[in-house]
Amino acid sequence: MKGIFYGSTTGTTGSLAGRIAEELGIAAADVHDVAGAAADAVQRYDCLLLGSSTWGCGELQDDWFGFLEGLKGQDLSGKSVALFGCGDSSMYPDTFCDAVGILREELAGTGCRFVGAYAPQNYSVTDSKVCEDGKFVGLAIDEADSEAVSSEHLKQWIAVLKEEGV
Ligand SMILES: Cc1cc2nc3c(=O)[nH]c(=O)nc-3n(C[C@H](O)[C@H](O)[C@H](O)COP(=O)(O)O)c2cc1C
Repeated sequence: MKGIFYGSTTGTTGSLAGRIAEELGIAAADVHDVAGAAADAVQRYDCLLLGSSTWGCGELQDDWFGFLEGLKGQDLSGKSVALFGCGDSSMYPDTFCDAVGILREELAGTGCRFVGAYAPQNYSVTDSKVCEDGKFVGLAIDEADSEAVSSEHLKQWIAVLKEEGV
């Protein structure tokens, strides 16, 4: 069973969470805003899709700070974790979607299995924390992109998840 947990200040990552839920057939009841969720709610799921936009200069979205502390205390062994987020590569090229990479780093000790790393086309970003070994560690949607381009990225990422058994 899959659950989505996201943090979003102006609604962009919230909308993306809804689109991901649609693509993967996840019910609205399994899409959680971390602002109002308890960390142990993740134990209902064997696959977690975690989303954060990036704020400040390469920081997690505000609501993630408290939720992440709780999440790090959970045993996530045996669970698959896919990461996603929204950012702005034209204004913040060096910290583009850093929050996605921060979640990856912070959850490394929880025993989970990360899925959904992919090599997006048409991105010149290389320095951000979302980049690792020539790939993005999760879906990174650029608010400067057109709807068509972001839909293409979403489709590519969903295909990778499906190949990985999500
Ligand atoms: C003050 C400010 C700081 C930001 N910092 C970053 C950043 O470091 N990296 C990035 O990729 N985007 C950054 N952004 C862009 C937001 O991540 C982007 O607007 C995102 O779509 C917001 O998503 P949300 O509505 O789900 O919170 C910043 C935006 C603002 C207004």
